[in-house]
Amino acid sequence: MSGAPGTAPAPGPGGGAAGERLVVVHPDPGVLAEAAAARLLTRILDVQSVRSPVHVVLTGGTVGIRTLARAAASPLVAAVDWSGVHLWWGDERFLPDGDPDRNETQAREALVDALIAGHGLPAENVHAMPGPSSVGSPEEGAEAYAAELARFAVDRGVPAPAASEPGRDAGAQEPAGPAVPAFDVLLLGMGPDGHVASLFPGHEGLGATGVTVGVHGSPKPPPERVSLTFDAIRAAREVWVVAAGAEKADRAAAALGTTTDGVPAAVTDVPAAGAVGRGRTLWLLDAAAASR
Ligand SMILES: O=C(O)[C@H](O)[C@@H](O)[C@H](O)[C@H](O)COP(=O)(O)O
Repeated sequence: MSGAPGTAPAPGPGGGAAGERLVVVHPDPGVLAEAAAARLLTRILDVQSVRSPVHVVLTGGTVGIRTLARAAASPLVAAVDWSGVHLWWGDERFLPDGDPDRNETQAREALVDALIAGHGLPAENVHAMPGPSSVGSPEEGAEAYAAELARFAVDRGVPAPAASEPGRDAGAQEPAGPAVPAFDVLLLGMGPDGHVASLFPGHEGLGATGVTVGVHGSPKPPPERVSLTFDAIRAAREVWVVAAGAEKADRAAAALGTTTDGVPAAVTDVPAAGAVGRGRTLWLLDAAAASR
């Protein structure tokens, strides 16, 4: 898997087709973060040439935060019209506002505060997941975040026929897509166990319905978290998984590979296998994470 980028059809939800999957390998974590930052800023610029606003989902974790720090140092940061960008999170550790272990706090320090102070990012475009400073439980946090996401949901799939249409029961509901914005880029780190966001292998959050879930008993501290669900993640136009280090190699290979029967890895075992974008899924790895 190391060397030149490779493409493969991405396994879609339930085995159906999704956008292409591209694997890019960089020599080390520093280059990976630098390149992911350049890619992120370029993607925002590209999207801004065709539509506005742009919705970006940030991730916690070492590589994710390092990527944001590299973005802050890039000259391209000044080229983006940040007034037309909304920032979201894929997951959050259920800790008080300002706690240094919150993904939000780390992202603000690495990039977001500088964008607000010096590059015109409106503070109200930063959609942090609620914690114990404002809600009583991860479930309440998840519910509040789902409501915030719904305010910006524009792509609900096929519009429902009028209630007066022949053969249609008045008041009947048409199935709609997940009530989330059409995320232009959704960044995810991956844990050594294959988790993405706060969706852990074998954990109950994996099967959650709706767009957000309150998580208890997370194997990665802290135990309480709020996370997007797979339905919300898979609504993204592009999903980018960023991972570095030899300890990620086994799960990266499992998520990207198939069994001897050609069946994609089970999401319950390797949640990262279920992180698929509608248009494209990009795996950005360093050589160590790609070594298997
Ligand atoms: O809150 C978190 O911890 C995350 O958002 C989590 O999903 C993280 O991205 C991965 O665990 C990878 O983290 P590392 O890059 O530090 O291994």
